[in-house]
Amino acid sequence: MTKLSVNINKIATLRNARGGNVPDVVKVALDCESFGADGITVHPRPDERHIRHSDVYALRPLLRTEFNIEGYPSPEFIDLVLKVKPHQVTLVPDDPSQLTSNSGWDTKANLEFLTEVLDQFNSAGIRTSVFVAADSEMVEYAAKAGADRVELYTEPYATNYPKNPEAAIAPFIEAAKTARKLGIGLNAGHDLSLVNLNYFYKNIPWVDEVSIGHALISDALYLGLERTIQEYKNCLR
Ligand SMILES: CC(=O)[C@@H](O)[C@H](O)COP(=O)(O)O
Ligand SMILES: NCC(=O)COP(=O)(O)O
Repeated sequence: MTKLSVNINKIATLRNARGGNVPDVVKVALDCESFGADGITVHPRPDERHIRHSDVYALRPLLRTEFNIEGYPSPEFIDLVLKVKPHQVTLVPDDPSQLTSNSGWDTKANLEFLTEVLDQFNSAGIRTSVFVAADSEMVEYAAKAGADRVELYTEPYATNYPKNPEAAIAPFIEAAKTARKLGIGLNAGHDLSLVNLNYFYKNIPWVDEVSIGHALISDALYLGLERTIQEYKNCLR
């Protein structure tokens, strides 16, 4: 079964626009779980422009499904994750000023750094995932660094899918096969949507988890959150 982890960054963006607590990020996360989400993802960025450290602490004891925290492993991020102990941490190579994630790690060039960071999380019993492009060599070096899983950065797939689905998915199938051969888990995310998710799943049914935020929250404006989550779950069948 492929799990759907709902990324709630955009809920926090909306809340922060007015300074109060509307919408309530914790309530939305719990409702996502009630509506069928298998997990909740957050990506606390250094400027706290959406998810704040206080949100991460508030969510942890209340969530009933898998909690995934994504981010660049700065000392502050590492400290947060080790204190909160989510089910999974996903390392993303974003610099602080970045608008959104736009690449995976160069796991070969960063092998030593990633090995040291992953070791801390692995020792704390937190499942680890490393955000990588659909490139078998990057998957191999993520495994060498000690990652339990890789998360394939799917923005190029999402961009190319409307023009040529077969060509768009091809490098992802290769990278996914490499992960399977190495015996590590497989996640995927970024710009997955109701348009492109089912084709991704049908071609790579062994994907363990997809994390989806931007498109899912946008769809919820039209369909409502409950129906939207059900529609995304239907794409994973
Ligand atoms: C790693 C990844 O692809 C997502 O976390 C994505 O970057 C969402 O972050 P924003 O919501 O800040 O764009
Ligand atoms: N890891 C990807 C994620 O959490 C959500 O990315 P997006 O759906 O907001 O592009």
